[in-house]
Amino acid sequence: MLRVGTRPLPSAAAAAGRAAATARRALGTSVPTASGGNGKIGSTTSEAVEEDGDAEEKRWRYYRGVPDRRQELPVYVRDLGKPVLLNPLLNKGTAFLWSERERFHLRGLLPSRMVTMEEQTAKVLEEYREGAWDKAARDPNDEMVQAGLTPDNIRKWEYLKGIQGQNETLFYRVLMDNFAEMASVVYTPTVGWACLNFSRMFRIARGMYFSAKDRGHMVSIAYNWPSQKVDAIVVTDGSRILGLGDLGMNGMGISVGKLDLYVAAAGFHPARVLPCVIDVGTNNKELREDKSYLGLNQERLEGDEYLQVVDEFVAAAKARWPKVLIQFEDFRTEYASKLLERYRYEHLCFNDDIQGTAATALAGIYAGLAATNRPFSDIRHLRFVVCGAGSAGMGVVQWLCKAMEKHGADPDEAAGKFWILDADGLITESRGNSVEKATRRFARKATPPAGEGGGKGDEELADGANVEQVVKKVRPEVLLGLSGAGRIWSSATIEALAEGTDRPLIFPMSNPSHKSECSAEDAAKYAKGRGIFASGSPFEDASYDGKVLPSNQSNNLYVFPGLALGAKLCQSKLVTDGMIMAASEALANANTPEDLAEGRIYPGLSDVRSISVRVAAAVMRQAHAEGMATRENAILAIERDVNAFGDDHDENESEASLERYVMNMMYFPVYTPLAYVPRGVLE
Ligand SMILES: NC(=O)C1=CN([C@@H]2O[C@H](COP(=O)(O)OP(=O)(O)OC[C@H]3O[C@@H](n4cnc5c(N)ncnc54)[C@H](O)[C@@H]3O)[C@@H](O)[C@H]2O)C=CC1
Ligand SMILES: CC(=O)C(=O)O
Ligand SMILES: [Mg+2]
Repeated sequence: MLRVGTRPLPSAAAAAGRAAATARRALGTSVPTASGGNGKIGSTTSEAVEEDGDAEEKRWRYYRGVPDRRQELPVYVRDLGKPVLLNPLLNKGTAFLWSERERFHLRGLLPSRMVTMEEQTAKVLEEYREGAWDKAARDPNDEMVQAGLTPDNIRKWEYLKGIQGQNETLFYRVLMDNFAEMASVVYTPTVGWACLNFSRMFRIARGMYFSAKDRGHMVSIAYNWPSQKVDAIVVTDGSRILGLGDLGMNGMGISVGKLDLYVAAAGFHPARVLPCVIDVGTNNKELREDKSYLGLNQERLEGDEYLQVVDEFVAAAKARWPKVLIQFEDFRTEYASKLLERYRYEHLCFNDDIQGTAATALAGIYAGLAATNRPFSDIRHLRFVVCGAGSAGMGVVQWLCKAMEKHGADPDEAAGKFWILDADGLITESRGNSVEKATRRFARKATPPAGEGGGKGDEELADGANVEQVVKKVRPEVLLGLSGAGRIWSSATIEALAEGTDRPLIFPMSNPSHKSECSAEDAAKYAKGRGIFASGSPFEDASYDGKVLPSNQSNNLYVFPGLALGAKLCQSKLVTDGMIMAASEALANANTPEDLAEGRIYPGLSDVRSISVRVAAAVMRQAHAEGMATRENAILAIERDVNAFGDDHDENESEASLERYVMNMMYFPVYTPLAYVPRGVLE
């Protein structure tokens, strides 16, 4: 509630008029800086202000441009936390002083950098006059524009986000009902754009911002979040956002985007999901030098110091919401697996890029086999060339191996089916310990370099051979891209692939669109219409010889919403490999024979919730089978389902089915009646 101060309103109004006049006079003139010297208004750095309470006090006056103490009457505020930010008359956004953030329980609700009103004004004017943040979208030479991102996508993104800021029920209803159309706007590729420009277009704070400056305070900061019930958190440290690299605090955009899908695609309640970013600095120098960047202006913390910050974040989240599920998103490879191993046996969590992507890729390969009338067990006979040995690439490779082993391959036989390339080309044993331990298992035998492509004999490829050389030599059935390197598959590479096999599986999975290893059109053209194509970001269907060739989307969006929902509904203790395998298989089985015959290996997104329902139900059954499920109602539903239907879960519309239970538990965006409850009642 807003209370105007003790003075009678007329004199306050007069004071405001004087203040404005003073501010106008002061603009552009030299005034003493906080440190006592002379400088322009707003020249005081945020850091100095945070360190020095006296400087803060002075600057408070300068940036209002009001040297007269009479103008400093406070506005009396009865609210704390989020309601303060949501009140347009009170909100100062990122200009809230550090001490105000403390007093009003705002820590964690805003990015860590504090800016002056003059800086805010300058940003507003820049956007107003030049539309700086979408200027590149009008630049025909921009990579993202060339890959299909248009000012129209951005307009749509802004429009939808505007609705989300005002009316979440409406936003999620529209998104849910039009998911196939809008996924590319709230999610990849447009969300990549939104992350690149996150600070520049920052308006209304969503989610929580934990920074290295919050060390020692994270638990109390977690209590600044207004909701006592949070079912799921998506957290990033912004270190590898899609294929766009280190975007620091701007990575918050991906946590928001992923959780939009939790609600629209899996029926999580919007009030019970929490996007988070852990800001430990950024190694992106360009970003640090960008005056609009709102994250910590320092290099990333590393090693133990970094791990301690993440530990503290996880501990804080668990302290406030003990049963919360945490999805780790877009952590760079160096720490992604390390963090997963650190937490996965203690907390309900998963890493989307490693586990969600792996489950999605395996489902696509299984469905690709089904599309060519082969059983899933044939996976053990396929050969894979994989570009990208990061957390996503290696997560997929290890998962495919696991599936091969499940179908009878021994571990060495399975590992022998992979040729993995990183930025330096084919990985062979000659790399020694310079590659990660998990990757070494897949290193090919080392041969001395000899001419194009390497030496002789069975292992004819030299270390560093390029993808074209490897494909020509290996003749794989599957080409996977998780490199984030853009169009690295040449026409010759795709032609060679298609010469070696009837229906090559072509999976350029890197995001966003301009980072895809090839386009749908090129895949269709150079594989002469015989390939099955699945990319990380959406492409229009292609055509060859008058025939439509479906562009599938192989993106973890098919798995993470349902996996999280299943784990959460049965309140699983952990997310196990078995549960992720169940998600893969449920997704692979979600295609109709007609779709498969046309080369559609992932189900259409128009009814995305039905996909999440299947995935969630499969995850719950598996969680129960492993003794992981703990929520009694869910366990009863699982047992009722198993007793009624055994292993036959297909097309199960019965009231007794687990799918029906899952569906009934989902949030559905409709307007519900509101009841006024006076303070003190029901508290
Ligand atoms: N479709 C999906 O659902 C998902 C896609 N991804 C995408 O996967 C990509 C990689 O993610 P991370 O593994 O986390 O990144 P990362 O940066 O850790 O790994 C990239 C890997 O690609 C290698 N690489 C770079 N240039 C290459 C080239 N020209 N040829 C072969 N390899 C090359 C690097 O050496 C490194 O091993 C990103 O673009 C990301 O958007 C990630 C998760 C899910
Ligand atoms: C899709 C996704 O999670 C990624 O590209 O990182
Ligand atoms: Mg990701």
